[in-house]
Amino acid sequence: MAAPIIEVRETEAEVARELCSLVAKKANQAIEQKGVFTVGVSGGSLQKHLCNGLPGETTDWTKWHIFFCDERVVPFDNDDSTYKYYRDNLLGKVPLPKENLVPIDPSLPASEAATDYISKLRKVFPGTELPRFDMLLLGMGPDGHTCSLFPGHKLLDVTDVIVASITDSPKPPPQRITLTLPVVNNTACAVFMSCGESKAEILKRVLEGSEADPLPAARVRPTNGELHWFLDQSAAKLLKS
Ligand SMILES: O=C1O[C@H](COP(=O)(O)O)[C@@H](O)[C@H](O)[C@H]1O
Repeated sequence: MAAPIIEVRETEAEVARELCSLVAKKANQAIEQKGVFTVGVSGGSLQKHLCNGLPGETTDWTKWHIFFCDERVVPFDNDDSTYKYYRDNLLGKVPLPKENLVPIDPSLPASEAATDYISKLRKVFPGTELPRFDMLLLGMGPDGHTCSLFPGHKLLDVTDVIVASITDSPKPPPQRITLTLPVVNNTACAVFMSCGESKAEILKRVLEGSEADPLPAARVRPTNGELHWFLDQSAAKLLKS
């Protein structure tokens, strides 16, 4: 398990530029090595930085397969839909084939949407092994949640499925699906972006704490991959170094 690589920049805009440049670098390496790039994206504050910054990078978009690390089970015309954001703000800007941005089926109940998403993932990750994403792009909420894995929630212990559903998310909307921790920790490269003063205290707990019951974001430790944290000065201000 590699130690986290922590990058601190003065402003959120600089953090976003660095992040997008790393994503493009990893994408191009994966495409060169095996012809495809598999990436999971998150919603929340991260989405606008990816959609603004990635179109400026040089890469072969036709080789990208973009999944959602988590998704809210709401219709595609609802502003809570993460798919809606990427569809409206990325698809038209880059030559990514529409079918390579893989949405959930929001017409299904959450548990069925999770099962359906597993079958969509299995088209790109066939077989029964844990999927190994080239990269997972993650956010962290002020409570330390990541994906839709919330502190103290039983979903943190799920190991028998690769995508799970939640119907009591403490952060609305309540119905969601999420990659489970074994999949998150099987990625070749997990990357968090966390900016702003509101994240400073939780970040200290996640990166420097030694809690018996670690917060969800602290449980992201790829077993055979890299872990990056991209922070701005405000978020990093309580860290020791
Ligand atoms: O609800 C969610 O929150 C997290 C964190 O969002 P942020 O706005 O605090 O950065 C996000 O990573 C996740 O995808 C989303 O569903």
